[in-house]
Amino acid sequence: MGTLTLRVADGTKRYGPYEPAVLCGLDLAVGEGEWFALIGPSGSGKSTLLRILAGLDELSDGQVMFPATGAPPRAATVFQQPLLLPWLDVRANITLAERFRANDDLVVDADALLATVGLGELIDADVTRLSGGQAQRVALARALARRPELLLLDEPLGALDPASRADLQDHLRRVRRETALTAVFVTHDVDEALLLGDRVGLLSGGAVARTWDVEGIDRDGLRDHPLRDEVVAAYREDTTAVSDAAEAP
Ligand SMILES: Nc1ncnc2c1ncn2[C@@H]1O[C@H](COP(=O)(O)OP(=O)(O)OP(=O)(O)O)[C@@H](O)[C@H]1O
Repeated sequence: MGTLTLRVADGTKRYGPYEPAVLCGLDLAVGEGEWFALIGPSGSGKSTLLRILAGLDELSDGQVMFPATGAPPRAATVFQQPLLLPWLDVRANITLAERFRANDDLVVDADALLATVGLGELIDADVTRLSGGQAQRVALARALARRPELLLLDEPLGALDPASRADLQDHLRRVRRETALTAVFVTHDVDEALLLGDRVGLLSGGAVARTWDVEGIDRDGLRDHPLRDEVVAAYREDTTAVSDAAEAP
C-alpha cells in the first residue's frame, strides 16, 4: 500500500459514436497517498470518471496510467447505496473479499475493520436492521477489507442524514490519517470535499477545470476558511452556467 499514483492523460469518453463527449481532454494526476475530492454539477461526468478509474469502463480515447506500479491497482469502490447482501450478517458481508479470493493470502480481520468504522458491537448483526449510516459504515469496512491500493468513493454519504453524514466523514478522515491509501472521492458537497480532500478538483466541460490544495482543514475551521468561499463561488458559477445552458432555447 501507499505506492500508487494515477494519471489520466487526454481522456475522452463518449457513450456512443453520435453522443457528445462526457469527458473531453481530461488530464488528472493523483499522487501517492493523496485523497482527491471531485466536485462538479450533476451530469458533469464524475461517476463516469470513477467507473473508468475502477476499471469498470474504458476511455474512448486517451489513457489511464499508474506510473508508480505500472499495473492497474487493486481498487475498491463505495457507492451511494451500501449494496450489502441482506442474507449475510455484518461479519460475512465484510469477509466476502476473503471468500472470493481463494488463491490469495488475504485474511480479513473483520473485528478490527469494524472498530475502524466505529461499529465493533454490531459484528454479528442482521444487516437488514442497520440504519443507513451503519450500513454505509459496513460498506466502507467491506471495501477496506479488500486491502485496496485505490479507494474510490462515489457520493458514499449522499443518502445519509446530516448527523450520520458528519459521523461518517469523521471515520473517513480517520481512514485517511491511518492508512496510506490513495483515494478519489466524488461529492456534491463543497464542505465535505474540503474536509476529506488533500486536493479538490472541479469537473467542468469534460475536464478538471480547477484544483485547490487543501491543507488540513478541520470541521471547526471550515466555516470561516477563505478557501470555502472561493470553492463555493467557483462551483456555483459552474452550476449556474450548466443550468443556464440547459434552459437555453
Ligand atoms: N451508461 C451510460 N450510457 C449512456 N450515457 C451515460 C451512461 N452513464 C452516464 N451517461 C451520461 O453521461 C453523463 C455524465 O453522467 P455521470 O453519471 O458520469 O455524471 P455525474 O457528474 O456523476 O452526475 P451526478 O452528479 O448527477 O451523479 C450524463 O449525461 C449521463 O446521462
